[in-house]
Amino acid sequence: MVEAVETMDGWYSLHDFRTVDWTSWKLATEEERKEAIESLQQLLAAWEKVEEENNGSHVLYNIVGQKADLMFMFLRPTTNELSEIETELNKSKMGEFLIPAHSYVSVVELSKYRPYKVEKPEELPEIAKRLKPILPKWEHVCFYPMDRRRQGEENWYTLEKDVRGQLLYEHSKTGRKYAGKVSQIITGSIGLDDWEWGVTLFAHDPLQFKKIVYEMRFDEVSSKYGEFGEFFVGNHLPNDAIAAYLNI
Ligand code: VOV
Repeated sequence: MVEAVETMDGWYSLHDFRTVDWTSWKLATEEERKEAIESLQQLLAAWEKVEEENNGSHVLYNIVGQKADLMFMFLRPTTNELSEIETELNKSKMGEFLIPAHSYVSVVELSKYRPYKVEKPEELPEIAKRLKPILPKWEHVCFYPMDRRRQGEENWYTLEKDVRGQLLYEHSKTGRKYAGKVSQIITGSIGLDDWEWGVTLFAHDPLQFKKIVYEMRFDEVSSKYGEFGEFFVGNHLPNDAIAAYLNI
């Protein structure tokens, strides 16, 4: 019988995409705009405290193209905390100028395809750190959801576990060539959102997204068994650049 692989699951993840309501923003008074920027800075300061205490992590990117203007990615131990963050942002003064564009709910995931010598590998410090990661603040981000195909002969879910493990091992060899250039967080979303996995990549040079995704298209695990959703690409928006970004 084909066996599911056991997964190790870490922090829950929310990718929260917003579009700035530029018309309302331009019509607002300078006072209102100042208040809105301050409200966002206050939220960011509170989220930073959470990150410093290792209770979660977040990043903010400016999306290129018209799919959205901003992408927040939040990691928290519970979905309740993610929902609270979302509501907090909506209730803030800045929230009055942010239109929800898209969102994605998932959980940081590592699988146990390779055998571990210990019974609870999730408790090993190096694994725990990957399940509850502090998100890199690299210059660029790329997010997209994906599925494993289940169509005719190309059905990931009818492959034996060791075959899937071998294909993912081949995949990891391609991935490792990009060490230092691309950092990945894989989040599982079966039962949580519309696709099966979320892929969040960080890079110093956005061209590396094209290079890795293209090269991986030739790995069997992607060429035969990968289905992909919408891509979002963004540039890092550090706190001290927010006011300039919103300045009109
Ligand atoms: C940036 C480099 C990189 C590296 C080193 C890497 C390594 C690894 C390893 C070792 C493993 C398996 C064990 C685990 O950790 O779960 C995975 C797993 C996974 N990957 Fe990966 N991946 C990378 C990068 C990387 C990319 C760019 C993509 C998108 C694929 C593409 O075609 O667009 C991806 C996808 C995935 C997925 C969806 C899974 C889960 C699949 C499942 O069926 O369970 N991944 N990945």
